[in-house]
Amino acid sequence: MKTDVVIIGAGAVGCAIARELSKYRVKVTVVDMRDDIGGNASKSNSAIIHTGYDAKPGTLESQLVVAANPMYDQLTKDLDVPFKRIGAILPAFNEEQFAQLPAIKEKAFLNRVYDVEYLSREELLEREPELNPEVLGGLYIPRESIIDPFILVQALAENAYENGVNFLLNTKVTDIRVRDGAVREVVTSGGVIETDFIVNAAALYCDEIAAMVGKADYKVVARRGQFYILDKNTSCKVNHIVLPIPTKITKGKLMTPTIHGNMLVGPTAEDLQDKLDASTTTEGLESIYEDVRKMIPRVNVRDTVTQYSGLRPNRNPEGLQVDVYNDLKGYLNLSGVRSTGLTLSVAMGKYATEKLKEIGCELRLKDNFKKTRRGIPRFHELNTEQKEALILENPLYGNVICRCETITEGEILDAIHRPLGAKTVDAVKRRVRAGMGRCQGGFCGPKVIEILAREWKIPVEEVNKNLKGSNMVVGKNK
Ligand SMILES: O=P(O)(O)OC[C@H](O)CO
Repeated sequence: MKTDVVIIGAGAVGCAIARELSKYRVKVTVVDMRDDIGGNASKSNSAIIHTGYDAKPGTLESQLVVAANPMYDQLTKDLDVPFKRIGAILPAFNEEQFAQLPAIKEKAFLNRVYDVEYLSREELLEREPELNPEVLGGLYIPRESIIDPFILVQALAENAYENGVNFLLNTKVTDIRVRDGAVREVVTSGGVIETDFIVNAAALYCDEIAAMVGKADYKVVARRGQFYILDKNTSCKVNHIVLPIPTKITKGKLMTPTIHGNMLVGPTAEDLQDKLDASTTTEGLESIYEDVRKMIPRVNVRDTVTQYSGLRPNRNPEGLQVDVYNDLKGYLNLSGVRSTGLTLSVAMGKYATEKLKEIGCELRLKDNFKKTRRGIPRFHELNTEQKEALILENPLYGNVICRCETITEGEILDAIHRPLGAKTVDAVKRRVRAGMGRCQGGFCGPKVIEILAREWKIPVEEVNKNLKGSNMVVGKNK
């Protein structure tokens, strides 16, 4: 197979670069070892679109996060991605914390985040009645926002696909062949791809890809972040992203509404050697509760519907870098894309495209780029008239499969059959939220398995939860 550009990694960053390149007359192939787009760090994060208020001023990370944030207003409309600008508050509960607020505001200013404001104790309590009443005052960061991270990645990928990008999932890169100082071939578990350009957007694994071309002068350590998701009906809710005072290492353990109305609490920041250890631990979860209840005393983790953990790729030495090399033609290396990766992905799409042009990739704009994408109708968000019309058009929208989230068979079939459609139970969940509710798939799980088996024409025993070998049905017991 021959292509012009291979992007390694179908996370938010890889998909955003693919979408940007799909505006040009160039053949692009995205390769990922997972079974689904956004199957790793992009699916297990805090689902926040940051402003960059706490970035290190003057860095590429600061530049890209600050540039990306305003792009989301139009982009989420064009691609039908749930997004809300709810703002963040950063309260101080003692004199020591209070004394740090001016420096945080100054840092935000240096990052060109000019709209951070001071809020008095009264203003904070009015905005967030659940705040610890010992609060002394704090900051308001109006453009911190929440998003559906799964749909963002799907939307970028689907739109790239519609504009001609080729996706190879379940495909592991095993080697890169270099000849005469230029990249020539990507060797994968699915065959060899001839290419002129390679973008390494492999996140947690970008150091391993870089080692294949002899450019691994850094290491990636998995920084685990554990989270609780609380029930939509939990009695203690917040209206903003409630942030602690950030440290040099982390923005800290926060509490925020999700775009779908749950409460999200976390994350921890634990550096691990194992890039696969996305487990949750009693210790980690307890530390979240201990820290967050100092800000929100009534936070009720007994209302947890699920816990999860994500692994952010933490570069050592640290810092986001985009590297090109005089002695290696055609190779663009992205490293240090950490927890701000979801936010900055769309700005990275543009930045990486410019870098590709600089290293000789000829990019001529297409005249038929389609910039919008039709999302899956969210049945439960429609009014009665719209619901009736949809059911009339397709009666499967009248068959509710997931009762907790009111997700219909029509939506599940759309998730399965659209481009880059769902092949596993978790992939259905990430597209339409079947199984995301209070019962966590206890009711709809078997039905989703049956639908997947029926639509993909495979036995139910072959339907996986996520990765190969994670089948949930092993056979009949009678
Ligand atoms: O600990 P940080 O700074 O990587 O931030 C994690 C937060 O969840 C940010 O999305």
